[in-house]
Amino acid sequence: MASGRVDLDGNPIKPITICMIGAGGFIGSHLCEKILAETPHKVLAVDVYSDKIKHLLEPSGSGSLPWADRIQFHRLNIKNDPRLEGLIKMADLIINLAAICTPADYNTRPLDTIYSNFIDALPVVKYCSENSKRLIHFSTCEIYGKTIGCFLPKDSPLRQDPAYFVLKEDASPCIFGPIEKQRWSYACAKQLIERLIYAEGAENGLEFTIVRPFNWIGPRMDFIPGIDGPSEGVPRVLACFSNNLLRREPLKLVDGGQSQRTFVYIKDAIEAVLLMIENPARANGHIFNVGNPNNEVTVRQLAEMMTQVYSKVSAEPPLDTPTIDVSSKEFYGEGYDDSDKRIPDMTIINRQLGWNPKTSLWDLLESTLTYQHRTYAEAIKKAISKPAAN
Ligand SMILES: NC(=O)c1ccc[n+]([C@@H]2O[C@H](COP(=O)([O-])OP(=O)(O)OC[C@H]3O[C@@H](n4cnc5c(N)ncnc54)[C@H](O)[C@@H]3O)[C@@H](O)[C@H]2O)c1
Ligand SMILES: O=C(O)[C@H]1O[C@H](OP(=O)(O)OP(=O)(O)OC[C@H]2O[C@@H](n3ccc(=O)[nH]c3=O)[C@H](O)[C@@H]2O)[C@H](O)[C@@H](O)[C@@H]1O
Repeated sequence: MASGRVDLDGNPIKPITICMIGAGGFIGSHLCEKILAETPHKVLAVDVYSDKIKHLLEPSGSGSLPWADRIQFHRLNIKNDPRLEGLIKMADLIINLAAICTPADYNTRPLDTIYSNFIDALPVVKYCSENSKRLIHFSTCEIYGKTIGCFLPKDSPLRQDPAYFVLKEDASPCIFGPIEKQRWSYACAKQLIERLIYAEGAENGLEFTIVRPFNWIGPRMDFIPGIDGPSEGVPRVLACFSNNLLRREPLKLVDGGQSQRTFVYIKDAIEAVLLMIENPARANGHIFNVGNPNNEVTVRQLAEMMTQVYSKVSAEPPLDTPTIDVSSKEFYGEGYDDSDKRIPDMTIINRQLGWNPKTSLWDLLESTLTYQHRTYAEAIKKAISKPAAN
């Protein structure tokens, strides 16, 4: 099927076995889909959950899936399972996605956040280094923290100068708030594991690539509270706003929705990861920003655009009051803080892999909200009508 695949330098690509840890999550599910549909590679999928990749593991009707012999699911918790080392030994490449990565957890479950993002990743790095296995590790754009520009006076013209806000892998500092702002527990743990991986590369020759995703969004991201996740749970912004739209509730703008983000479509971002997988000579030893600098909005603008797009895909008029303001303390609790602005510099990924994002924010929201409406609208209607029926 995939015969004739060549890398960016024209060399044939050999089929490999990939141990993907966290394969059952949002990014993992899209990456598994892509690898199985478009490449000859095998996937050893490791996770505690498999719901998001069920369609890749079990045929919906009779007959078998075309990639049935190229994916195996291993249900295990990497915290405490001796099978992990064996799986790493069986693979040519290890991709580590496993993490707690929802901001609502960083200040309310800081210990779990630090353990998940640092301590639990340690054995993965160690086994890769000891067994000379290549590692692609998922870090985060949160590693940059706040921009230098946000510390300048509000009216300073330097705030408009990209040198004060564009985030560069090899030049920007990591600027976190004080320890009592436990929001930064995640970024700090991710930073330390990046430094450890980098040091393993420098001192012990570990072949690694570090990925810093900038707000990848799309279908299957997180959960809709009360439908496929806890009713009190707080997922990331795409799922929070989708949930509000599906339930015809105003979208909640934390601290006025002034923070800025750049959103990239998951399918664009997955193309970048596949280039890393298949071009080790160009990807090893590098840290890559993966985002879409052209898709910048404030959270308020995101809310307005999602409201418009959802009205189009659901054919329901928007609410008279589509948004409400809420304080971060009320929404996330004590210890929350925020990144002000996140624009990725794309020089390194462009130079090494020739990758560029393609999808506009409007288009990616249209396909994602079409999916959300199709997947959840009926279930939400039922959930809402239940108490009245009882
Ligand atoms: N989605 C984004 O835009 C984004 C942005 C920045 C960084 N990241 C990073 O990318 C990675 C994947 O993110 P995602 O959005 O797919 O998150 P996700 O929560 O959907 O996926 C993570 C998966 O890891 C699994 N996992 C967690 N701990 C585990 C353990 N101890 N043992 C086995 N499995 C475990 C979870 O069950 C989950 O399926 C994370 O490391 C995250 O920090 C994602
Ligand atoms: O996706 C990323 O690149 C990284 O950033 C995210 O952090 P953040 O962007 O702050 O998380 P979101 O939950 O997506 O929130 C985005 C913004 O929307 C705001 N928000 C969120 C939810 C909501 O209902 N209303 C609202 O105004 C938040 O306060 C924040 O300013 C998460 O930390 C990680 O998944 C990841 O590492």
